[in-house]
Amino acid sequence: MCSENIVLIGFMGSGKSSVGRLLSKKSGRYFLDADTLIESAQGKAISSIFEKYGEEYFRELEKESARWMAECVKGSIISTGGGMPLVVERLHDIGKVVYLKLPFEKILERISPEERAKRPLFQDIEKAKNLFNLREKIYEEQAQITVNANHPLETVVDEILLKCDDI
Ligand SMILES: Nc1ncnc2c1ncn2[C@@H]1O[C@H](COP(=O)(O)OP(=O)(O)O)[C@@H](O)[C@H]1O
Ligand SMILES: O=C(O)C1=C[C@@H](OP(=O)(O)O)[C@@H](O)[C@H](O)C1
Repeated sequence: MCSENIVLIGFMGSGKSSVGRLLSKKSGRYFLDADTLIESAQGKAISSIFEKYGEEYFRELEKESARWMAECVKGSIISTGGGMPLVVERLHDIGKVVYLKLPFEKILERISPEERAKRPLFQDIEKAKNLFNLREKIYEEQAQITVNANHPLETVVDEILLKCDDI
């Protein structure tokens, strides 16, 4: 089996965790969610980390998790937080970078109030839309493969499997 990781990037709600789980099942690789790694290491939910220590502190934890993954994780599916491509310059050091591209309007349809409550940077929709506009270019720059995430989960996963012919 190829040892390169698959690194899923994209805005909050684009489907990174859902796609990662199904891709893991279909490819027989393990799945790591960077947000969950941070939450378990800190013993706190992301929203509590933001509330208690602030965003800058969270970004440092993200950078640290990225360094660890680049050094220690092989052959896995990794889902990143939506802001990781901004603070980790070379995500390619971790693995093949796959961008889940979805228009903001579709993201809004997918994100329920409960999903929004878990995401400190999605409390205000106008601010989230501005973040989305600022970040799209960065996702494009970091991506080696872009997939249209505006399809059923199975289709998105099959497109990744097709485009990453080494998994
Ligand atoms: N392809 C899809 N079609 C429809 N709903 C989806 C799809 N992918 C994810 N979702 C739903 O969208 C929401 C956000 O997905 P999630 O995987 O948590 O996104 P992310 O990890 O990028 O923040 C969840 O409710 C999930 O069930
Ligand atoms: O876009 C962001 O800056 C963030 C996205 C979140 O992850 P998801 O993309 O999985 O929602 C999480 O890392 C944190 O709330 C910050």
